[in-house]
Amino acid sequence: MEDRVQYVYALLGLLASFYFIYWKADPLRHIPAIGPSAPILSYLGAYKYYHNAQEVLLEGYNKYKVFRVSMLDRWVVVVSGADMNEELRKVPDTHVSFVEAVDDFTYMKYTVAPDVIEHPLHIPVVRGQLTRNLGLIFPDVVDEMEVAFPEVMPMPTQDDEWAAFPVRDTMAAIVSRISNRVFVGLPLCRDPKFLDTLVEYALSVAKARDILSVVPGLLKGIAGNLLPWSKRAIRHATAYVEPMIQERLQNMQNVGDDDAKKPYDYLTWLIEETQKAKQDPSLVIQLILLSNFAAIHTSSNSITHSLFNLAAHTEYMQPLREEVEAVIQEHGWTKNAIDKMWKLDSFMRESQRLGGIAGISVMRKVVQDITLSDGTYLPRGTMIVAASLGTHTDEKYYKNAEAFEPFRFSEMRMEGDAVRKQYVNTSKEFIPFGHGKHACPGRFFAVNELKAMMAYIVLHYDVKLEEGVSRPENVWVWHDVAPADTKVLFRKRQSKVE
Ligand code: HEM
Repeated sequence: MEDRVQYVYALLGLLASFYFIYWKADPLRHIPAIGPSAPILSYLGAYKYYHNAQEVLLEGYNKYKVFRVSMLDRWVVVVSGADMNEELRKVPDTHVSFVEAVDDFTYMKYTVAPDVIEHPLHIPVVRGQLTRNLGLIFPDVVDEMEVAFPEVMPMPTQDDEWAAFPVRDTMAAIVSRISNRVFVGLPLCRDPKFLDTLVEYALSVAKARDILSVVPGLLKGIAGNLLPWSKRAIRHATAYVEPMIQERLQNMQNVGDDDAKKPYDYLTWLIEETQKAKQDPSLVIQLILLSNFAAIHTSSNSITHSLFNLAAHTEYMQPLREEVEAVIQEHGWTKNAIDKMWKLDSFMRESQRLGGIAGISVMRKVVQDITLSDGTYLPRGTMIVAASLGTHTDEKYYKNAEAFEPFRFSEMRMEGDAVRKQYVNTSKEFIPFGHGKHACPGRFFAVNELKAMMAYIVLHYDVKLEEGVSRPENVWVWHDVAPADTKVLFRKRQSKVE
């Protein structure tokens, strides 16, 4: 009996030693952790980060220049403040990788599509042709918007009657229509089954990612291959998009080098990009899905923040209407007109500053050891991000930082800072679209589309929150931020600008 007790003590001693050695060997031990840092106990930190990332990130931001937070399968190192954001931006791609960071966070091969990590050919198309041709595609954006709004948000027959719409999903439906008018064109952009496939797909990525994050490393590949959703989405999308690709290829062959006769749209640009990269044209289907994944929820969540702010502060409706109406009267529904809406631009940039899509940004994975300017050593494999929430609510960079001041940026622009304070512009103090070489290339398209949508809303509807409801709190899951699925009341616009 005594022997047995001694064996148990010896075993416990051994386990404690292993535990201690494992802990001491943690290559990130020198970086302060928010929450417990010991092995196993760090899951308590992960639990808190899952439910309360906002508090965890702000605690770290206020205490440290560099800190770490725990997720289920990794530590994430976070840097605080504009100068550190700038430092992170400058680390070259030889030492940090954006694509590997996204892959590590989302397990793209299994959750999004199998070949896009190796061949992210939508990026040059979004950065190049799409952005260069925003003026050219704008009439399509406007046309789709004018059809989609009345269809997705039918108004009561009685003109002064209000109707309640769940803004987040309603905006997702409209953004989906408009974006796909550009991505795949008519009539597919209005096909409810195709649009359903896209919505299901976007939701499934988050679900699949959460499942894989709790599967141990070596089994991730097996579990990933068993997940049905991305395969199903590719199968469904293939049925719609494959015939279009074939038709385009045939058409391209028929017209040969005569550029004037070639269709000039997103699908054609993607096909050309896959041809240049000597990839099979079927890759285009994955790239269409990925483009949707990058565009829809980021954009619809962003406009929802703006709409909540407008419904909670209806006093700003009048100045916005005055601006939009005057600009449209002078320039019509053109990209040029959208660029001239400074107040609206500022309103939406301010909504993005306080809302956004995540409490972190500029995510990178270290692929070659680096040492930050404060001496923090980050070995290969470390995940590093910038603290966007902390930066965006820091009094050092924004006076009255917690307050929603919709025209703070347009006022700065009037005082001479005309370019840097546009919605679309990133800086070390404004990182909702990331910053630097990998800053969102789709932001020019997104801002154009979202401003057009807000301008349309301002001109056509009155909005308000339901009785007794205040501006809904954002919903946090890990560091991801989404607006709540609260309803907002809309009615046909009653008053004209005096
Ligand atoms: C308001 C809407 C949007 C927001 C807030 C947003 C945000 C972001 C962020 C934070 C990043 C990562 C940047 C970094 O870590 O440095 C990113 C990357 C990216 N976004 Fe967006 N995005 C939006 C809309 C779009 C749209 C509409 C498209 C496509 C048309 C798009 C395509 C991309 C792509 C392709 C990347 C990867 C860039 C790269 O690998 O270099 N995004 N976006």
